[in-house]
Amino acid sequence: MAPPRFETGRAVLAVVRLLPRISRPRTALLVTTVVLTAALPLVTTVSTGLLIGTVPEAAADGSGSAAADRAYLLLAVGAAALLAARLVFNVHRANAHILGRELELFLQNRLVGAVARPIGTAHLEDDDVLALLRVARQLGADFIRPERAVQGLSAIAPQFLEAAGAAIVLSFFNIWIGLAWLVAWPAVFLLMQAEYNRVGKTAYLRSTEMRETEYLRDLAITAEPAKELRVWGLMDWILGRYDRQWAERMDYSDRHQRIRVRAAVIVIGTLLALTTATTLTLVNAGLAGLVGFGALGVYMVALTGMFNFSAFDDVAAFVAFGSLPVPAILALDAELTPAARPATAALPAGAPTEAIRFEGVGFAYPGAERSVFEGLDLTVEAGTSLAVVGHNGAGKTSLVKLLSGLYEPTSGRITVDGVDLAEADPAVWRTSLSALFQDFTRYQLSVRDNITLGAPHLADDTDRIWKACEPMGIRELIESLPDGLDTVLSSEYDGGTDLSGGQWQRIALARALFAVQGGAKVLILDEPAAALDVRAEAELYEQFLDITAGLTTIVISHRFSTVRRADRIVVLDGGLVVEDGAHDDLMALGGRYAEAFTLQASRLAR
Ligand SMILES: Nc1ncnc2c1ncn2[C@@H]1O[C@H](COP(=O)(O)OP(=O)(O)OP(=O)(O)O)[C@@H](O)[C@H]1O
Repeated sequence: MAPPRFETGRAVLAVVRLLPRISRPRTALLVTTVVLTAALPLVTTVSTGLLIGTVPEAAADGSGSAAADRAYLLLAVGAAALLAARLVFNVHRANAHILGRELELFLQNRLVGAVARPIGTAHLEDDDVLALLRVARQLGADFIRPERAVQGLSAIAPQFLEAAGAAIVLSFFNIWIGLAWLVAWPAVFLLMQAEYNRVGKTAYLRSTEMRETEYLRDLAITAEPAKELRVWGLMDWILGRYDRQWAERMDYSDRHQRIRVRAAVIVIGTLLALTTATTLTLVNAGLAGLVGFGALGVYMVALTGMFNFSAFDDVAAFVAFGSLPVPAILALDAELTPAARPATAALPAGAPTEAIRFEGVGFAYPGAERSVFEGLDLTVEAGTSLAVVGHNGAGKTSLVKLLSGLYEPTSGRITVDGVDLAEADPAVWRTSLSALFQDFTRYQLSVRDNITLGAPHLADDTDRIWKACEPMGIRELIESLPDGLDTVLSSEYDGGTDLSGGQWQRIALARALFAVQGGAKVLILDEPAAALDVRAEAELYEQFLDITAGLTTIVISHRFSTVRRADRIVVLDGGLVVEDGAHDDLMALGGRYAEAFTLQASRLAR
């Protein structure tokens, strides 16, 4: 994707335009303090200049003279403006700080809200979305802080106004010199912002590679991979590769992550030329008697004040860096809209009470050339247990992803009690579902959270938590933990602990059961207990079938001792159901199921 034109300007403008949306009063206060912060030093500058011009006359006329009174008045005005500037500056800085922090919170919420908005997860595989996410994800990292962009802008804006004021003062001396300064500063600022933008982007575009390097370091100092690294003697390999990658990245940074000489020459050259021209013209005019002593003082102070503005320091750099992710976040917010279809059909209460039907369902993953399903027909009777089997890649997980609404069929439809899921409210359907996938999440949260995330509205109901734990055989385990249900499941926390693979699975299964207590009517288990031994898995599934009697359950498993207990079993192959029936029927059929079952059973027997 080519970068949009005037990318830097757009990013900074996006920050500025967001401010009134965050808080109108704070933005109004910021604008006021910007003007005051700029104007008050100017008042001091002008009164000081005039004071210098008045002093010889006041000294000659003596105290009590009109010139002396004027000198005292100018002194008082200058001092008052100086004091006021100090006070205003503090208010200005504190306000900018709060506004910046609120902007960052606003952007974080927008980002998370935008990514969570689409019904499924297909957008997380979309190249354009991923490109924006790569930029947006930098939000808050290191120097990519919009908060600092606001602080930078609030520091730069009064300086710029001050410089503009000084340029206007100089234009009374020479209109062209005044105009030249008025144009030069914004031009220099924009040029430098474009440079900082490029440097910042170079840094974050390389951040993926930097993450790789850091990942290598983390491998060496993290507990999880410690076993393999030691057993295979990989420490030296890791360190060697880390050193090499680090040197490459630093070499790249040295070459690309700095201001280009051309830009520096243009900026320094312009400012040097302009300063020299202004000074020489002023000196010549002074020597020729064209400008009075006092006016000369004012112009010289104005010229000095011009350099209170700087377009090339850390503050200016942070404006560019901090603004970088803002357009990407706003673009994600605009692009990631929920599927633009309102729910046109309502699922009956307690659905499914009749059946879930896949009717001629076709499906391909976004961007994938091959379809997973082409015309899949399958009926799951409500209140029964179904097991789905098939070789690796047959489409078992894809089937449950479609049923969970994580993806939508590319053709055909899925109905629940006759209602097309594409027409129903996805949020309502999701409350009827409890699904546990093979790559379930191990939340580094308390045991209580890990279980109640299945139905967060029941999080305080400890009795129900135990009810979900007991069939999974984990009550004793949890009670033996340092803080019981409140123990954090991560050894990275004080008093926290990690669990074995099988224990984690039991916790995840308890979460699925807890969702059933929260009202889920369909329970989907995708290889729910692969980390358990065969007997434990079969026993667990048996328990599940008892507890979930009357609900619709769909289980995917490669273990036939588990599968055989389901009311009905379907064998998937090539995106189609190739065998369908109860265990005894399929064994009698003598097809693939019977063959695979017999093979597994004979192995187990051996
Ligand atoms: N996110 C994805 N993007 C593209 N293709 C995918 C994606 N997920 C799965 N596939 C492909 O879809 C096909 C079906 O995968 P699926 O995960 O449904 O198989 P499965 O039967 O559950 O396999 P397993 O028994 O190994 O878990 C496979 O060819 C797989 O490579």
